[in-house]
Amino acid sequence: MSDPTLGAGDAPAATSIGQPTGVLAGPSADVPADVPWRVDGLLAPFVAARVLTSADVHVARRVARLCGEDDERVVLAGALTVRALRAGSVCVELATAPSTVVEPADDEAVDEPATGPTDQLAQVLPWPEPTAWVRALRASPAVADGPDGPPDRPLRWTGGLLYLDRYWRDEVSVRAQVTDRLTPVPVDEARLEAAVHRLFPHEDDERQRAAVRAAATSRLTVLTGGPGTGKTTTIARLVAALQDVDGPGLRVALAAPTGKAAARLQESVNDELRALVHDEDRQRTGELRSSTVHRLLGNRPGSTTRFRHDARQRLPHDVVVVDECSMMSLPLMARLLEAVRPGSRVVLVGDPHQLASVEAGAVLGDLVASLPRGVVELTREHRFGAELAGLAHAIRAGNADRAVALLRAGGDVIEWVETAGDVPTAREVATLEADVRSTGRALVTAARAGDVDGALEALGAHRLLLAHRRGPAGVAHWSTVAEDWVAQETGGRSSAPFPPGRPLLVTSNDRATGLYNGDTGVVVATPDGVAVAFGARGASRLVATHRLPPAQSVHAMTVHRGQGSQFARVSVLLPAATSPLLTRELLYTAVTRARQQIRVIGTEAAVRAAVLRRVQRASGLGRPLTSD
Ligand SMILES: Nc1ncnc2c1ncn2[C@@H]1O[C@H](COP(=O)(O)OP(=O)(O)OP(=O)(O)O)[C@@H](O)[C@H]1O
Repeated sequence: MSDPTLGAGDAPAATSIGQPTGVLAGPSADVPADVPWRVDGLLAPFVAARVLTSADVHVARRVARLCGEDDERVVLAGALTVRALRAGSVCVELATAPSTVVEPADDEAVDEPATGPTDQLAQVLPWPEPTAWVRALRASPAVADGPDGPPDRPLRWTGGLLYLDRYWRDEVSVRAQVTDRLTPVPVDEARLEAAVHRLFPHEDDERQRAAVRAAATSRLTVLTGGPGTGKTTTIARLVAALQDVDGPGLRVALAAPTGKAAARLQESVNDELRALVHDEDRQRTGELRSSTVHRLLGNRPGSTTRFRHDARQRLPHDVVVVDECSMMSLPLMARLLEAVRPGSRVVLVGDPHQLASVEAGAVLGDLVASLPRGVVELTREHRFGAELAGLAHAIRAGNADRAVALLRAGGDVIEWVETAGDVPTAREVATLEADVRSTGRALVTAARAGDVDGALEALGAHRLLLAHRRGPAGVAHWSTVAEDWVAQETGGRSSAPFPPGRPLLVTSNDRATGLYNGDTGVVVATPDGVAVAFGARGASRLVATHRLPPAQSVHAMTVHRGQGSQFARVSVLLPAATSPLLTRELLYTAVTRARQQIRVIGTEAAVRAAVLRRVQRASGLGRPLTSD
């Protein structure tokens, strides 16, 4: 029988770390996600309106039944909570549910839009009367009422929010760990100041110096900043400073939520460490290794929620630095903080303005919003030109007028193809087509000639990003269009499995080759047949096609997929203004993937909608924390 608490064990996991679709695993695995006719009663219209899937309902019904609950209003609230997890929220705010749940919960739902205008949907659905609904929840045997409610119920009602209990406990855990870490660490101030000024000698580096001071004097520091603001450089130099102030011999762990991000972190931190000016700093820090957070915590076979290192068996490290924390889910952050020794330092690094984890929680953003101190934001862009930085800033600030003005002004760096309708015409995508054709030609020409560096440079020269996977503004459609353009340009489509010049996206992590989900490469001709080139100009490597982990052609990708990568030029093709995927975070992430030039294709309404619509992720963590 299933564990009705959906809590401590690994099964049935309402959702689980590392499995974005895990919400639907376990109890609902036998039920297709989309069979509305199997749901009746109060919940049927919610399924018909695509607010809930029948899998959401099935999980909620099953949990309620195990607790002896048959009130459909409680089942509805439970199903909305399961649905909220699919949409990245850790809980549901019941009072606002009728206006917030009209947003489809995921990409699947929006790729096939609901039949009617979503704002009208909320009004026609049979929402329970709010006061009676809350009363029913608080009295339910399936619901723990308040923070002191029974510990063995699957749902928890607190502060107007309804959680699956395990997520509430994860939030409580993160909150407690963070609060405990707010007490300052005593250090030799003079020594710290000397290290800080030695490592960051320039006047303009004050924010980076502040970050090192914060990391040295507290047990939790959050370091934020957009791309190229010096986060990685700061990580390297703060490790050097800590080795000086508290070392040598401090045990330092570097980690990131994905394999690809971890590999990139290791490479760039070590590059920065090798570039340290002073011999003693280089000697004290040596080479650092980095791993995924899962690996750092010690994966246990068959479990994605429990690790070898936890509150009983903590990590041995004195300093734990985690990069790309915007991609950390709430459960993973809870497990990480529980596993770090209370006296050790934690440094969380990332860009909270980017799209958050596909799993539940936006912990980095919540911490930035709630921490009374210990958050340092780096703002000086070292890699970006002023135009791109200005556009990214306007988007981040939610200034739609400014974003539109900057796009409209255009120039060498910014191009806006302002389309007349939601679906661009052939004329409107003419500059995109020219770009895809010319980079495709360069890619194929270099790849056929066995010019690995040339092919990799062409691979990173331009990337088409989209919000959706399917539909008229989706990756599937535009990949085909782009592939056709390239085929026309390069003598037709090849039937070979690995034609030179084909760009590939690796879709799973693979220890044997050291390739990670999200890595991109290109097929190149070599004297020994074809192989796939990965890396960058001057730092490439070839992988034989028979050793390649699962991969697919990549002529276009979702903005989510593009996270963690940058390209010389980026084209982002926006969906209709009404698409719920069109958010500030999405547009900011897309624009900041570009190093030199950005092209935005879409209507003014779509640009404005994107800048003004923020990703809404319900959680209790964003509320202010105090150190007392
Ligand atoms: N204080 C500094 N003075 C001069 N150059 C710097 C400074 N800090 C960082 N840089 C340089 O700026 C560039 C970007 O820095 P870095 O890679 O650390 O940024 P980042 O925020 O980690 O970027 P991303 O998010 O893209 O990884 C690098 O070339 C780095 O050497």
